[in-house]
Amino acid sequence: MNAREGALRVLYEIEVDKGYSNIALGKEIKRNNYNSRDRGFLTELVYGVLENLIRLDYVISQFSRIKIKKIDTYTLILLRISTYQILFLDKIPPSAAVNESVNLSKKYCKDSSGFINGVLRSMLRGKEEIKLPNKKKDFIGYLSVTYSHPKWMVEEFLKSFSAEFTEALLKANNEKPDLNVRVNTLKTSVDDAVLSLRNSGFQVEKNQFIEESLSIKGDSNLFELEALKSGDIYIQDFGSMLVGRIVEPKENDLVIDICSAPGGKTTHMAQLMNNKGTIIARDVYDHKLELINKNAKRLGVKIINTEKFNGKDIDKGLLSKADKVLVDAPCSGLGIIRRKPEIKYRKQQDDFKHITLLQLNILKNAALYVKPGGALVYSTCSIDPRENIGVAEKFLKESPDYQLVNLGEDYKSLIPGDRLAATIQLYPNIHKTDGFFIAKFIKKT
Ligand SMILES: C[S@@+](CC[C@H](N)C(=O)[O-])C[C@H]1O[C@@H](n2cnc3c(N)ncnc32)[C@H](O)[C@@H]1O
Repeated sequence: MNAREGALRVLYEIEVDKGYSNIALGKEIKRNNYNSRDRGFLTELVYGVLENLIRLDYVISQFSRIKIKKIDTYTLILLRISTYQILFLDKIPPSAAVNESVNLSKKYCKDSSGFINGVLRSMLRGKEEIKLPNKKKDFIGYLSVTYSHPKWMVEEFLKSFSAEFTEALLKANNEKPDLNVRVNTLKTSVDDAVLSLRNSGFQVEKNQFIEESLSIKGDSNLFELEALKSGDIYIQDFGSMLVGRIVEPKENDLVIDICSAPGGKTTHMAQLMNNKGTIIARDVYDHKLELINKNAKRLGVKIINTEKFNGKDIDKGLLSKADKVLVDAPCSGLGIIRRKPEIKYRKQQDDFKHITLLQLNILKNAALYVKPGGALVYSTCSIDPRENIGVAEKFLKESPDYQLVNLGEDYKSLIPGDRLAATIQLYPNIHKTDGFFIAKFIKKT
């Protein structure tokens, strides 16, 4: 299987079956034995096309006599793959970028070969004349096309952030994220994990704020890595680890994780508890609970009880019982666009009303399980203030028995950047992490 054909199949799955990029790509890499160069090129093509989709379609439409919406899926994806190479990959000879798509079209959409060839050849001839929307006259159109975010999303960001911040954010959303792993200290030490990763060909950097967090670089196949298979490490972003650290679970605590699958934060908390105490890990989907069990087994975590339970319901048996409760709420995911660029094209402007109501509902129910003096943590992987500070403020207003913890003050040794705020908001353009929001509340005694 060559990388371009692999990219076509992965992008087709994402487009038609609404698959997630990381899962579809992981499956393709596992199924076919790519060498390290092809694996790198396949990944580059898949993420490059997804990150730049609006811009690619904008350019294709300038050379196609057929409207984008009318082009069949395989044909359009082949055009996008070639256009990405022509516009963004200097090292690929333009003739290869065109010919490979024309060849693949003979297998996947044979009536389109002439059309693909024609569009791409005229693109090669007219490439220098391609113009983006004018930044001064049409700022929103310019941002939308240049950084491939839908217009409504750009408009929403501009309501919350300055023009300069918004542009930096959109740009950062298209950058390659660092690969971060958590060292599972239930199985190994940080130093041993660093050594083992270096021996496997990775460059490793320790994180100055959270000791179990490592940032790694390299072209070895991570999925084949022994340390990952054996549970010595777990792939997790710094922002996500910060949540577990701020919950601050202790040995023998009873912790309830209301929205816990696939268990990144649950298993981190178990590690912080030295595998002593109990974590009730809930979610609404059976198949997702299975992922938590699998992860816990691999990581050697023994204190997690998974339960299917809807956070919209109230469990009378647990009222005021828990030392710590975590609500890592379902959210728009606008903070993890770097990892899942398809999120940009799947969200709708009117999703936010429904999602913020759900978040508040789950948070208020979760608050009932905390014992006096116990802690409630609310987190999202979003940068939208409505889902974050908006929900936290509404919760506080309606919950006089809770007070907000000043995270900037109490956890400053863990937090990069500006530490003044009571709640934490991480941004990809500022902190070079996923966009995460964290608020912590204490139940008054
Ligand atoms: C952000 S993810 C959680 C990630 C997880 N905490 C981790 O660190 O691996 C949100 C989870 O909430 C779950 N969820 C969605 N609606 C829910 C509800 N009404 N009650 C409980 N869980 C829900 C989703 O299935 C999803 O697994």
